Amino acid sequence: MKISVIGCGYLGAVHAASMASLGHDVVGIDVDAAKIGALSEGQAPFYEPGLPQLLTEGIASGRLRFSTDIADAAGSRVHFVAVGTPQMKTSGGADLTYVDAAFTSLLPHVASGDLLVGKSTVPVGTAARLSELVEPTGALLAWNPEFLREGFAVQDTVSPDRLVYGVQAGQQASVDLLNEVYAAAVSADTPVVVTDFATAELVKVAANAFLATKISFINAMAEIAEVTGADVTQLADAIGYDARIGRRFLNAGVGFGGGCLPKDIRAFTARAEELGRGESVAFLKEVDAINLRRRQRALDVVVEELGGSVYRKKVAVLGLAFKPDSDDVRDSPALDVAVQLHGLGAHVVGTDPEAIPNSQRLHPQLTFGTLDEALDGADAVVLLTEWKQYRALDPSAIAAQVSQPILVDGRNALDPAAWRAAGWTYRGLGRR
Ligand SMILES: NC(=O)c1ccc[n+]([C@@H]2O[C@H](COP(=O)([O-])OP(=O)(O)OC[C@H]3O[C@@H](n4cnc5c(N)ncnc54)[C@H](O)[C@@H]3O)[C@@H](O)[C@H]2O)c1
Ligand SMILES: O=c1ccn([C@@H]2O[C@H](COP(=O)(O)OP(=O)(O)O[C@H]3O[C@H](CO)[C@@H](O)[C@H](O)[C@H]3O)[C@@H](O)[C@H]2O)c(=O)[nH]1
Repeated sequence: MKISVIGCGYLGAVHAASMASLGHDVVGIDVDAAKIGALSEGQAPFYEPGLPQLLTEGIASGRLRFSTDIADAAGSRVHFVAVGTPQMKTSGGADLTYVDAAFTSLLPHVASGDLLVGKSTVPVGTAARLSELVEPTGALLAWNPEFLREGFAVQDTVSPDRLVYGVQAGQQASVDLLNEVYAAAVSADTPVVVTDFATAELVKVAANAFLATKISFINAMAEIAEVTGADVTQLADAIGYDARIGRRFLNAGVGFGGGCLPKDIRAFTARAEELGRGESVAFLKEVDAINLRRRQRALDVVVEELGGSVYRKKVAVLGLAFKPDSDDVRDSPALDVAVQLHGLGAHVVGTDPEAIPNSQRLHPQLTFGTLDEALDGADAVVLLTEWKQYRALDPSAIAAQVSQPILVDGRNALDPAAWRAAGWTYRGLGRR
């Protein structure tokens, strides 16, 4: 099938390349000429495992191309809209400028019977509003929220754990087209939820709100563990054995960041308030507040271990991305803590396998370097993104490299006993 994907960022580029790998004929369109230039040459404009290979294969097969010209969407049967919906500074609500612009620019190029599919995460009510713009063209509209995780984006797209189709009542043609698009991605067991626009939009923000709540729940337990001497990791293991609770997303530490969870809970709160139902999700403000307190807590532990001041102390920050296997630093707890340490006068040397260029662009005032450059002579080492190479560090081997063997494990990802046995002062967050 001929498909266009409007917006080729973390979501859209992966979606376009994955659709081509499923056998479709795809054009990816973006207003960012540099991004389109890189993608056209088979280069991923961001780090995502598996994406470069899909791009190379797709372009070589002739099934994948990229363009800055929205007119190139003409002739596609299905048009995915995957542009950004960032947080508005003032209200915390989602900025729909890009979604509106994408639909406005696309509509003159669609034909009657085409299917327009919203992929972006939007406030409930957006699809219903847009459907009024789409209707005169004779095209169909569906909302098909995306649940991919960065770092696993390709796998999550070509093999989704569920699909959600928000369609207008009675529009079986939309369902049929989406089934055709995803035919090679699903198995007989893949759940497909066919529903209305509002439910589809809400499913997406509810899923992220639940995940954020789970993380803040365990981080709240970490706060209590800190004042009682309990161990939040053991606590998480013990409650996680209950299949009704489950162990996943119960890792306490510096909390959640990225381009989705933080902005989505704020946008959900703002939208619920607009709908006169602010109280229904008022707890999400607490989820947000707990999350942000953990960044401060990590900072406080470093300051405490360095005798009350980090001024002129060298601090090695291991990890800058919001999570491992990503170069994304949007609302990254790691980068935030690094910036705050710098603000307190520490000589911060940040390192990350992939996220240094993005970090440098946002915070040129910080110093970045290799792992060795960060560790050499450090007064404290702070782990903030649990890349596997940092989890595999040998505490004995690097003890001689640092000035003081102080380790603050902001992700509770290392083995305290092993580090202590090698002579380190180990501090986790809510962990003994
Ligand atoms: N990143 C994820 O893991 C993920 C997962 C699920 C859902 N989402 C949602 O998907 C949407 C996109 O997120 P992202 O992380 O890919 O953002 P992003 O900022 O990486 O990408 C957005 C892209 O849209 C482009 N764009 C903006 N206006 C345009 C227009 N009028 N026409 C064509 N292109 C345009 C931008 O240049 C940019 O490349 C958001 O709503 C996000 O919440 C993201
Ligand atoms: O136990 C945990 C699990 C995660 N995190 C943090 O939570 C954040 C988000 O992690 P994750 O959800 O894996 O990353 P994303 O790629 O942002 O994916 C989320 O956001 C996407 C965009 O909406 C959705 O599609 C995904 O389903 C949803 O998991 C990261 O900072 C993690 O470090 C924790 O602190 N503790």
